[in-house]
Amino acid sequence: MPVAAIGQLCSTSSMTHNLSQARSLIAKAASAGASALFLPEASDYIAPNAAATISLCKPVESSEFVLGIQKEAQKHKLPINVGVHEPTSDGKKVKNTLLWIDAHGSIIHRYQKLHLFDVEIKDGPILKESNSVEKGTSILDPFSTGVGKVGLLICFDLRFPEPSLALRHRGAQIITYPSAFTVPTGKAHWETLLRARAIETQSYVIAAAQSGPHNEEKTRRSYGHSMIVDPWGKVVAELGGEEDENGRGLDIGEIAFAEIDVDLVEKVRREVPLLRRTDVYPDIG
Ligand SMILES: O=C(O)CNC(=O)[C@H](CS)NC(=O)CCC(=O)C(=O)O
Repeated sequence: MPVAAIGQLCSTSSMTHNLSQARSLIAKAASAGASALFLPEASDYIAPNAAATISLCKPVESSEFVLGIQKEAQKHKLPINVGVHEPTSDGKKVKNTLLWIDAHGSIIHRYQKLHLFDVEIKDGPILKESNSVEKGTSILDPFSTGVGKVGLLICFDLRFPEPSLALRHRGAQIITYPSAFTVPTGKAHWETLLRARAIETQSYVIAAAQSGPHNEEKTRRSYGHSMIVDPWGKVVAELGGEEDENGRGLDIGEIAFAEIDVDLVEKVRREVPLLRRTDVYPDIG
């Protein structure tokens, strides 16, 4: 059975640093025999504010980070799913993009995050992703990989069941949610949402996550807890999260694995058919 790997990291505003973290995760996944490695949202960098997010952004063709990942994918013959930023055509904002890089190191699929995280939580995070990010306008048809048919979504997209159901309807067996969840929302919702998406789409959910503080001032920190959930809703791979006694994110630089059993996907779908009553609720059909 093919094995999927998830890698946990803590991106800063240094692409060089982030590439070196990613390279070590790639080497670990390759030597463990994984058929694909899934890395978090915004693996290329996490900047302290919107202006820095925009100014750090490079087209993939000249991004030190993306070029470096492509080279490693080719070297290890390992397909890699990785979240990065790309400039918009007018250069005023960025796209929150998820790349599928194949075993030759070529970018063969790209998805642009649909839903942007604009929140103001009392005594919690205030984040306005739309200040720097342009929202996507479409989902990609699921595509075949060595681990199964993959449908791409990103982070905050997790809160919306509709695109995952659409991907399932179009044949996905695996749905990805590379993320940089905040700590309070992660504590409250992360595992529940991932398991819900897996159960209701009867698919594997693969969610690699950022972990720990992204800058020295600790103005941005992520929840961690990268996870793979099977189509029955069972957590089959998991890394730790939040911070250790030295204020470092947990399990940074670690990978976790799960076998991806597409027969289990078919079995769960056969045993518990989810026949939608779209005659009754066509607006969600
Ligand atoms: O800023 C970047 O460069 C990378 N992007 C992110 O970290 C994004 C937008 S701020 N984070 C989320 O969507 C968290 C969602 C979340 O935490 C929730 O839904 O509860």
